[in-house]
Amino acid sequence: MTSAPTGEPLVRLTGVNKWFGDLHVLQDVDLTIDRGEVVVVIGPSGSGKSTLCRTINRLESIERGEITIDGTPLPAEGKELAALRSDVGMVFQSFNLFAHKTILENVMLGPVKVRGKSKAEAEKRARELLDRVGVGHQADKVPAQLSGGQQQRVAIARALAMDPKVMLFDEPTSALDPEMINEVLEVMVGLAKDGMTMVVVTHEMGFARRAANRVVFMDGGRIVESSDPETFFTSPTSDRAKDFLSKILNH
Ligand SMILES: Nc1ncnc2c1ncn2[C@@H]1O[C@H](COP(=O)(O)OP(=O)(O)OP(=O)(O)O)[C@@H](O)[C@H]1O
Repeated sequence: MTSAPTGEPLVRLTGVNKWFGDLHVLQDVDLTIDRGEVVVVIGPSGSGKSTLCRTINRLESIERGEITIDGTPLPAEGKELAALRSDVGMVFQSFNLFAHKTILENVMLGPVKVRGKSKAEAEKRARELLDRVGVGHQADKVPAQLSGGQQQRVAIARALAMDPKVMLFDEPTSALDPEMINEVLEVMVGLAKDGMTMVVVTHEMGFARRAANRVVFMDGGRIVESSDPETFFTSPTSDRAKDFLSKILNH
């Protein structure tokens, strides 16, 4: 278990609805994430987990409902959105690093361009973060020279360099070879222990047990259960969650 959340709401989704054409992919989603809380989102394929994660920084728009971060509603577009978005760090399955820039440049870019930090300040912080995620010695390489696990750790450092209020992880280990999964999860567990507010979409149930304050189970675009990991894994209440767990835990 990680450090205790504060009980102060940081991210709040109220009555969120989203459609892709006729597909009602998020249905009346209400979710409050407290400062310092680690929420792991699990559920069957296509249940809307990624979409939920992506709506939190408006990578996906919503048709109905409201999302606030630190009490401020997420605007639909423009400079205000860019500012709010930089408070939300996002780590994707596919790393999304700039291929022709060095690791160090990848991590410095956002703080210099978006946060207006000096290059010296950004470099100092970038080096600290790269050391923290265990790739400081690779700073002058380009992404293709690193393993997938190392690239994902750089992606985490890059997001942290923006000093986000909350970090979103959308299946951060799904594209990795099995032997690299743990090195990324360890970095995430460390962040959780340090009190970072995190929303993590993952199929890694071990991470959920170790690091989550709360597990949110989605099915068919709805939040079906929301409880602490111990309760969720030992006594899920819905048939859908029981069915899901029996399938994945038998593998
Ligand atoms: N850009 C899009 N356009 C149309 N449909 C989409 C789009 N993105 C997702 N969908 C559909 O919305 C539904 C929910 O997708 P989402 O990726 O959020 O599910 P998920 O729970 O994260 O699934 P998985 O575990 O497979 O990643 C799926 O049926 C998916 O095919």
